[in-house]
Amino acid sequence: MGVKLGILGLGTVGTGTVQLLQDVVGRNLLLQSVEIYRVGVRSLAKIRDVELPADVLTTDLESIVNDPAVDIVVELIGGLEPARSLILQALNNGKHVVTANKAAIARFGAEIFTTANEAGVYVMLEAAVGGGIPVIQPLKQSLSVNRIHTITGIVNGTTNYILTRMQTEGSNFSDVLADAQRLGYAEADPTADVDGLDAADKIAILASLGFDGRINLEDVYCEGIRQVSKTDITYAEKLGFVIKLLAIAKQYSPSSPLSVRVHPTLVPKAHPLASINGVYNAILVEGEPIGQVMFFGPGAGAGATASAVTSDILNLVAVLKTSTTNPNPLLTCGHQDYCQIAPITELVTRFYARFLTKDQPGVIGKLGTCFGNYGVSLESVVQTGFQGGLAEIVVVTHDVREGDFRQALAEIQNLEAIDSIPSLLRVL
Ligand SMILES: NC(=O)C1=CN([C@@H]2O[C@H](COP(=O)(O)OP(=O)(O)OC[C@H]3O[C@@H](n4cnc5c(N)ncnc54)[C@H](OP(=O)(O)O)[C@@H]3O)[C@@H](O)[C@H]2O)C=CC1
Ligand SMILES: N[C@@H](CC=O)C(=O)O
Ligand code: NA
Repeated sequence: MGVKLGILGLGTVGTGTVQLLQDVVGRNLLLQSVEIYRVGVRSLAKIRDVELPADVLTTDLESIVNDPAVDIVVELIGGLEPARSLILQALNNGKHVVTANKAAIARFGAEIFTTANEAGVYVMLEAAVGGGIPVIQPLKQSLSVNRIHTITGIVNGTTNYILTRMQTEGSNFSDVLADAQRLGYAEADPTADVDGLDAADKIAILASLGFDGRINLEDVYCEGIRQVSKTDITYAEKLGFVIKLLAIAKQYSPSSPLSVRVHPTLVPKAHPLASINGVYNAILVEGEPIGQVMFFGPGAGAGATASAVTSDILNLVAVLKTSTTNPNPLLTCGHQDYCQIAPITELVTRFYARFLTKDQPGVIGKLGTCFGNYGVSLESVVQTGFQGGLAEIVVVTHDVREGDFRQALAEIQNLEAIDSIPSLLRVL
């Protein structure tokens, strides 16, 4: 008996998924029993890159999630609504759901997974984090016997692509963003990528799986890459770092709250994440007893993401073909409690800061005194250039509590010799 798919969305990922499913020779044999039964889109007039019988396409997405013949709904429209309502309707109708929608899962995961568990169906989301990289199922299954203490990822392809080209070609931010949009990497509204919100959604999902609890998205500290300048990329390079947008979830000790955050970070060139370039993503998982495992691969794009979507479809086809009354706990998400998240002021990290100061004798000494007042010790202080008659001083600290560092900065900002502090970045 064939398994009937109702696919919602035929954009970058939807098209990639249909292409993969229309070309099954040499792939897992189970895919041969999958039928693309209905596909929901916004516009029937649009020219598509795939051929589908005319009666398969519809603009009535509700008719798909309510159609008793549909076994699996594949949600690839993105955004919050109507995606949330369509997913819930499909689940309430007893259909399994595959989604690539990290924005909806990070915000409505509790409601969506509770509905799925009550209906006895599954929500699969491998494409939602790391695009084509298998990371959701490994965290739920292969790594779940470990005590995870840190997940550090480059999880947004668009920003990694932009930062890489800014670093290697000295390219301009907006030109590179336009290329990322053209290549299908960026979200419909690319501010979600650029401002770190997409990465925040993804680390919330990974942290929930790695640390076995729900994550309140509002507790995730988030900074994007808009303030990363060519000047900082050049300084970072000279100091032995590259700048990456990192998403980090870390538990410093078994009983302490989690630190979950997204921010541009100076990564030492020798670190495994430093060499992840372009649209590639990587997720470094550290736990006990396994040690370090790194997942690497294409984090966005039609084919790569379609691979993840289709792997979820495949899992569900296997479930439908062997259906038992008891749900498989390695496929469900059953968390009930929320993880406790520490405020960013409690973070202990190294910092990079760039100051523009008046060219006066003793400025570095004054900076050092202010830092010393709050227990901030300095790893390096460099004064290399001048900008518009102002001296440029770059400081890298040793590990410091973020709250103490911010207090020192507030005092420094009031120094007569200080013009401005154009950059402040954390260092891995
Ligand atoms: N692009 C990527 O590399 C990746 C994307 N994702 C996620 O996958 C999902 C899809 O992304 P992507 O394919 O890039 O998005 P696109 O914008 O390329 O495609 C969206 C599709 O959904 C349809 N659609 C959107 N809203 C509606 C609506 N209200 N009613 C009917 N149809 C609608 C559009 O119809 P029409 O074609 O008629 O306009 C289009 O076919 C998102 O959740 C995204 O975050 C995840 C990993 C990687
Ligand atoms: N816009 C996202 C797409 C994949 O999730 C990205 O750039 O990573
Ligand atoms: Na993935």
